[in-house]
Amino acid sequence: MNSETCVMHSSRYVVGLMSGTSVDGIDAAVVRITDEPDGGVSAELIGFENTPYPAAVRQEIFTLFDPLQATVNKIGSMNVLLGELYAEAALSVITSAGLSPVDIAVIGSHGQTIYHAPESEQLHGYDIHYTVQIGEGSVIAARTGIPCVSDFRPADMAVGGQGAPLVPFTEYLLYREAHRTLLLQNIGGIGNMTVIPAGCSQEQVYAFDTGPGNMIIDGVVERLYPGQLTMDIGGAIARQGTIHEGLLNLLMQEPYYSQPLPKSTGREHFGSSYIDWLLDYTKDQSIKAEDVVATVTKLTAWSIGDAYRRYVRDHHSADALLVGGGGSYNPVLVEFLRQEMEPMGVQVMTQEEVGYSSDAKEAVAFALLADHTLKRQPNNLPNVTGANRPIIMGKISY
Ligand SMILES: Nc1ncnc2c1ncn2[C@@H]1O[C@H](COP(=O)(O)OP(=O)(O)OP(=O)(O)O)[C@@H](O)[C@H]1O
Ligand SMILES: CC(=O)N[C@H]1[C@@H]2OC[C@@H](O2)[C@@H](O)[C@@H]1O[C@H](C)C(=O)O
Repeated sequence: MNSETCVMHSSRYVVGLMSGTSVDGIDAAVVRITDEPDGGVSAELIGFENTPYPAAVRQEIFTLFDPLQATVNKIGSMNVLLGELYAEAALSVITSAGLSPVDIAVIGSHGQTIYHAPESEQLHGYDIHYTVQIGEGSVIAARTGIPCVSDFRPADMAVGGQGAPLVPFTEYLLYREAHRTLLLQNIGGIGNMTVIPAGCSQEQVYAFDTGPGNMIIDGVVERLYPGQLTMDIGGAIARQGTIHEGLLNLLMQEPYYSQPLPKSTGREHFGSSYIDWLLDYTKDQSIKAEDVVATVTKLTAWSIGDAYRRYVRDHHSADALLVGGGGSYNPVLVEFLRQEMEPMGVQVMTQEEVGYSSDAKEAVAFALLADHTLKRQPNNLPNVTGANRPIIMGKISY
């Protein structure tokens, strides 16, 4: 192989598509992935677009979170519709990056989670764990002409894992440092933390869902300001409120926070029934809307500090916590997080403050995961998901 072919083979463009638990839309990233001499890879963000779901589609996705409404025909048709929307998002970001589909080696698509059941259920004598992400990979491949890797999580579950979180594998590749222990905190719908000890090996990384990210904040805001708001933009409501200690103490009793690792959670836990229960209580106690929003914002920051104290601090004293995900755009939440972490000696910074894009991070992760799938390299972290072995995740549609 001459040196020119060598260079060509060491670098490729990959598209990553992510739709998170907030159901806000489709994040699409074009990434140049380069093999590094030390056997690792680097990733450069070439293009990024966020396409909000059309309001009616978003509403229909929410109906699929309720098992009684999620009939098989609705799931089947939404699976194909989302495949179409993901293909359009991929083609759009490729064009805006100045590339064409033939330049792209593979698309990695997370899909839309509609159900996540990592705990074991017994069915006809078998141990069943399952998770459902929709957005048909075959449709994405057919519309774009690019191979698509989709449906990553079931492979990890098939070997005993929780099928989540998957992003930590890529955080190890991209963020590890020789001398600093880093916490990477994503605040999406759900909050999740990755611990990357200074100079660690892949086996020493661990991660887990800390609990709700923006899910409770969004949930109460949507109900308290119907038709007006779906999120507390810039933390404007929380800023006007006062923390209600009684409510905060009650919410802190939620058993998920003290559940042992590995653990992951979702809308099944902190979704609409949880919001119903919470708002019934605040109504009974006549707690003002802005105080409810301030209190659940504080709870979210507390749950992250609590997770650090409970599962991390005794093993690894962290130097910094890098916050990503939509929650990093809520300055009140970030300020509460600083109040939690900085007295413990952990500096809090956003992904933007360290030169990365918060918005693109998970889409970049699915580009890297798909790249590993095509290379037939394992891409789960058993330590993180609880799987009993490394496995190659993802289903390939050519
Ligand atoms: N300007 C803003 N002000 C306040 N909150 C914001 C702002 N922008 C985004 N958010 C919050 O971030 C959420 C979206 O976050 P993100 O896109 O990271 O979630 P996700 O990827 O869907 O979730 P997950 O990572 O759990 O799958 C919104 O629902 C909102 O709560
Ligand atoms: C089942 C599912 O979609 N889980 C999400 C969710 O959103 C955040 C957290 O809960 C994490 O476990 C996961 O997503 C990210 C992308 C992950 O797997 O790392």
